[in-house]
Amino acid sequence: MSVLKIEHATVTYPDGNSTVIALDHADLHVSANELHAIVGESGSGKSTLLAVAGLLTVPESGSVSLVGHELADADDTLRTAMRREHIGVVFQQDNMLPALNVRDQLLITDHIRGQKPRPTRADDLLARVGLAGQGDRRIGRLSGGQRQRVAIARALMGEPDLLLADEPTSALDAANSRSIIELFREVVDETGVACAIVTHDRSLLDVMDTVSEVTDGRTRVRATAN
Ligand SMILES: Nc1ncnc2c1ncn2[C@@H]1O[C@H](COP(=O)(O)OP(=O)(O)OP(=O)(O)O)[C@@H](O)[C@H]1O
Repeated sequence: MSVLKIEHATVTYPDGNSTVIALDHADLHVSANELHAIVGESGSGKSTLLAVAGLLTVPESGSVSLVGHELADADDTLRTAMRREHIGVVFQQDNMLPALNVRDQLLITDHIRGQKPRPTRADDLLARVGLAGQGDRRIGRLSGGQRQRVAIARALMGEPDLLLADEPTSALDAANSRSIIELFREVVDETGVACAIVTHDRSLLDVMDTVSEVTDGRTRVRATAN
């Protein structure tokens, strides 16, 4: 069953006197245990598709369902609640808070959810992403690759059903990019999370289960990467 099912989603933006069609009846299905790449030229609609998946942008037409809940007509409150409960996000820039140490970057998500902080879970996740024993370090001392590992651990704090990532390797060299994508692969295989990653790096597609190509706001699925 699809964790995320976007069907026929259309999103337009006003552009002076005309309208830009960012998504044109786009589809995206992502199942549990699936690592799904979203690729396409600059301006093709990838980020808009991810914003629809993350319940940040509401399509003008089409449907969006997450873990079986149809959300096309959901209000802001329900979308925010669904996002907090079910979705983890890894951004292009890692969005870390410079004043906090590595562990606190994860614990802040507990605060945001109104939960008691879970330092043991945070440390376990840090160990899982290859940062065992580094919870007390200042975030600014970490390399770009290490910071993205923290961002992945942070996105997993809430045990999401859906993990979304927008160009998570764009600031990394080739070796670090591959090891980050391989970490996503391991996380998907171990936790069963459904994961969609926007990437422009086609050399990483061999790690993916499915590739959706976005062209002028339309999507086309390649069943497997190779
Ligand atoms: N807020 C906005 N206002 C107006 N037009 C927008 C807005 N956001 C996106 N667009 C337009 O919608 C289209 C799709 O943009 P989108 O950012 O989704 O593409 P993308 O594939 O993610 O591009 P890139 O790879 O360069 O990040 C583009 O033509 C873009 O200019």
